[in-house]
Amino acid sequence: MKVDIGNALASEATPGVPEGALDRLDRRVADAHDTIAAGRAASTHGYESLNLPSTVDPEAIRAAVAPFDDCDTLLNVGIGGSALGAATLTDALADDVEAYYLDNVDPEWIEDLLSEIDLESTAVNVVSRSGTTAETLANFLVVREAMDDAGVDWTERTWVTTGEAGNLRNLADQHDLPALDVPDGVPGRFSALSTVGLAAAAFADLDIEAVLAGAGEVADDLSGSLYDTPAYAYGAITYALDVRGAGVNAMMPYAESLETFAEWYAQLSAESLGKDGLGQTPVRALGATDQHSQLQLYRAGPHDKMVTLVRPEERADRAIPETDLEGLSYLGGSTLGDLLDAEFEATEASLAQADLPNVRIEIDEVDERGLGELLYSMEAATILAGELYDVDTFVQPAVEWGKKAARGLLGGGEFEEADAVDQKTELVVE
Ligand SMILES: O=P(O)(O)OC[C@H]1O[C@H](O)[C@H](O)[C@@H](O)[C@@H]1O
Repeated sequence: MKVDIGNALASEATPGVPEGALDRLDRRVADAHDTIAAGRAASTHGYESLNLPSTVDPEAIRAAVAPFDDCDTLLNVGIGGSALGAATLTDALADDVEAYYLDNVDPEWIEDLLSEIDLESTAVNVVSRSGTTAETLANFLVVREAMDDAGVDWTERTWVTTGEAGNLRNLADQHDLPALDVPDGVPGRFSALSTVGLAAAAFADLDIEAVLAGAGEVADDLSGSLYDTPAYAYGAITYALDVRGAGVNAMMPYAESLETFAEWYAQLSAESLGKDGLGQTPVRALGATDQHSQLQLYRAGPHDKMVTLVRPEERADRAIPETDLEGLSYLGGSTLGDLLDAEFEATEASLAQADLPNVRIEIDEVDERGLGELLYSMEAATILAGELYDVDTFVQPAVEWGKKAARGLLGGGEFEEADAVDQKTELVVE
């Protein structure tokens, strides 16, 4: 993976990072790298995520999904980190199976989905690190009932992916369901390269060893300088731009297959770094589509943002047919890939010309190796940024607050957070 931060320098952009400041920041990167390396060596919570390429057992994952190889549809029942990593992989690469991610409890959507798919040929992966997430457990109860109603034995069609203890673990034990362990020390949003992300990928026949190999190459190359480590260059530049006023980071892959990646990155960044009044606001965008909607704001709006442009260097292509239509002949003879690349470079130049900081990330290809490399790099970048901000990257107390409030409202226990709902100030206009 290559990261080009040239358009984020103060000579090119406002806000931008002076080269001298980057050199000084590099000394902090060296210290942060030492902290990260020590955390990995001691398998400390969170840092352990960066050890996954060598600790995860792909064989065990394959064995767990093997009983479901007569199914062509997957319902992944999980939310947040228990959905987005797997969805990034299967949305990008799965050809032969349909994978649906039940990561919301919108009843109309769930109802429609369950009535549309053939439950006879569907496997269900219930994923929850904690085993207590209300949305996931509620959705699973609904899926289970739908399977019963369709005359399908759900115990034959379900595996769970969860921590050592909790409701979901009990359920697996009670019904003798295959169960994959969520590894210790790996927070949900850092679990894409564990059983949590890879089981769906294995079900979809993706080469999970190649995903891990791509990630492992980055892991082996992490060094104490941002100038040698693309992942750290990205983490450091997002931090350095943020503290200079680029509080928004628009993640804009130029590949339809990477649309979910931007969603995954949004959780990774927001939950990891959004604390103590700090953190960038991640925005999800897609090239070239959003050139025709959001780009106006990026280029001509306030200089409170950076744009991250991501693309594969190689992709399958399709020729644009020749045409004698007046004004369109310039398109004939080139390809959709050429057009997309031209749009990528034009957007990059247009942002640079307007002094809006932007960063280019390139992977070789959107394949298993490339995705392993990209996901791991973004995790390392985020952990590095957490060190630079000096926040606790691996907790999410603000999210937990809302979870408790919702549970309290549903009668799931006494939570003082639920009382805040009654204290809402109203100023209703009808
Ligand atoms: O895997 P689970 O325990 O069900 O958690 C699912 C999600 O729940 C919360 O919203 C956390 O903030 C997320 O980080 C987590 O990914």
